[in-house]
Amino acid sequence: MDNITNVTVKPLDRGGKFVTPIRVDYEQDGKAKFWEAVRVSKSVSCVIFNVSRRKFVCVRQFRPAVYVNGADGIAWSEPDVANIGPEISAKSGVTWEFCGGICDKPGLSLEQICVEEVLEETGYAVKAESLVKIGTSRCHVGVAGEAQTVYYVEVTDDMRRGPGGGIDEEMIDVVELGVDEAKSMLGDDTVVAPTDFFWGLSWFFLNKNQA
Ligand SMILES: O=c1ccn([C@@H]2O[C@H](COP(=O)(O)OP(=O)(O)O[C@H]3O[C@H](CO)[C@@H](O)[C@H](O)[C@H]3O)[C@@H](O)[C@H]2O)c(=O)[nH]1
Repeated sequence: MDNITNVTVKPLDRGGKFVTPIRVDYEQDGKAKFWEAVRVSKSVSCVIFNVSRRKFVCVRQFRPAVYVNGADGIAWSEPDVANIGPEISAKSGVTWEFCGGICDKPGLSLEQICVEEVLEETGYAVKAESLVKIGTSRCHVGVAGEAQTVYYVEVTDDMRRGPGGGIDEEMIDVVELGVDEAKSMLGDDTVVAPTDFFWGLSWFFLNKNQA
């Protein structure tokens, strides 16, 4: 999963398949301003807790954006040209996440999309009715501001239909995480994870497991 080679970065002048760079011009109190942003799809994610073994079901994957934006030691010779050598370990771009995905399937509810993502990425068959909504937050508010709705679901071993791992060319590792280990990850800034991962864990410890 982390065998990454020949990395180059170049500016994306026009909209791509997944993000569209935009410039917003507006007036605030009559003063002309602008904001550079990207237009992206909203998304869902799902905290999965296996009650058979009291483990969270997490996913780990290489995230190119995390890699190029977050790794120490990358030399940016221009704002948009990165010189990334083999000394920058691909592991620095491998995240801890709860499974989820972008809402790019017309006609499906957020809950239906979540059910599909859980099956594709982790192999667990869950029902939309068993999803508990934790809430909706806005992501990357200085750059995108898209909505992400986060759910919680409990599963048992016998609900597993396959290994998961994603579809098409996705390379996703399914990893179980113990409750104590998860708790120790809160506030640990060596853990590379998105906001909904920490939010989901915090919600769990506040609402499901206060020990
Ligand atoms: O530039 C891109 C973007 C996406 N993909 C592919 O499209 C898939 C999209 O997968 P999906 O599972 O729908 O979304 P995620 O990559 O998991 O990420 C979305 O869902 C997450 C919730 O789990 C949010 O945190 C992210 O912001 C949001 O982009 C990826 O895995 C890739 O296979 C690309 O190849 N290139």
